[in-house]
Amino acid sequence: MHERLRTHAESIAFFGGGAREKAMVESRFRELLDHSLLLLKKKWLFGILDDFVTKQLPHNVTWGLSLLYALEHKGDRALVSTQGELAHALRFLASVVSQSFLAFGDILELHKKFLELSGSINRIFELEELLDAAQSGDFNIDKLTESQSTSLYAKDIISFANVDIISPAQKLLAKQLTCDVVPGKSLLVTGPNGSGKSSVFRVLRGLWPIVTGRLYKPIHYFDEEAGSSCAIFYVPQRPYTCLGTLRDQIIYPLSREEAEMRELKFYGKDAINILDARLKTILENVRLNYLLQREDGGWDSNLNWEDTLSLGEQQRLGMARLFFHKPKFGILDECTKKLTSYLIYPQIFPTAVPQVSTLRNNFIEWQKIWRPALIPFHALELRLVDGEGKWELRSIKQ
Ligand SMILES: Nc1ncnc2c1ncn2[C@@H]1O[C@H](COP(=O)(O)OP(=O)(O)OP(=O)(O)O)[C@@H](O)[C@H]1O
Repeated sequence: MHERLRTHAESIAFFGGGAREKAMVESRFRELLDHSLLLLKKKWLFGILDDFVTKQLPHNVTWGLSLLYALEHKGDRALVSTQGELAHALRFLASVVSQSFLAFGDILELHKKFLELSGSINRIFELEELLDAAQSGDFNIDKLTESQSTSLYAKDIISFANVDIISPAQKLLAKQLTCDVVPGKSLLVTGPNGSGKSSVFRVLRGLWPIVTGRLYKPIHYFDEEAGSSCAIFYVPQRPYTCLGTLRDQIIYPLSREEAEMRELKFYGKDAINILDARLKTILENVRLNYLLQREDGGWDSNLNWEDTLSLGEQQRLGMARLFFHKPKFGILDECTKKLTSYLIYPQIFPTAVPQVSTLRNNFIEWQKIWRPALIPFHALELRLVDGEGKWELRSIKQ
């Protein structure tokens, strides 16, 4: 699970799925811990039995046999005592030699165990050191963000004011970027590969610190009418499917309980029954409703979705997530690239597009391939010219 997490770290960070992933990892870890405890208990019982059978029992049997022998030959004392003493002496010698070897073997075994244990302890110390370093690193970034630049709260706008977009390798991708995204005026970000489109997105999400300038964005949002409490929802370039059921894929990063609580808050006590019905409508909107019939178990089918679904299907799931969370601002990082339809918006999201205006949602779309079909859905184009800091902003005439 940690490896999977590392591979998808950026997508998870964009979705804000950290807490959900942590809960999933911890629940799996608890299962592993319970299993290990059971295994240890069984091993312990087996060890006692094993020790008794292999170490104690042979001695007891030998003693028993010697006793029987002595009892049977008690008449002929002189003969028996010589034979008996000889047998006793031989058995004693054999026992001393074998015990000495066994003890020596035990020392070697202990030494091996000690080496294994010290290796594990070393690794735990290394992990602790790394965690400490990572925490102090985070702290530095926080301080940098606080002192040198600011991400400020704004109610109805995403606004970059003279923000330098700089990569961790200190490459300036956009110099003093200044642009506003307001409700009803969607922004299309274009530019060649590597020009920094996703990086604008990383700065907006807070994954990269703002070194200069100011960024205004809504943080808290609650719209009872629209049934939404999500200010900005990011759909990253690389599709991400979490471990869990089909339902979990759409409500991610919420858990089922959290999604039901959310429905309860917005739609009253019948909400729990209508959660699946609402999810079904969303699945129909993104043309994935066949998954419900195809997979045994429907909403509760638990598959490895990353391997089962095509990339295009995974991107559609990303869009389904967006529709479920109904954010005030939707940020789509080329997440419709793999979709087959040319006129993707009207064909795939027939009900969603009108919602864009009624819910006052805004889609900021990052596109490297110029798609004329997307123009009608955007009011502004931000073009990152060369990935060297130059950018242009122009309005798109409908
Ligand atoms: N974590 C990182 N560390 C250092 N440099 C990075 C990092 N992530 C991206 N970059 C660099 O920043 C530049 C901009 O990357 P970005 O992902 O924003 O490009 P893009 O315009 O979205 O590209 P594409 O159209 O191919 O998706 C690239 O040169 C990339 O190599």
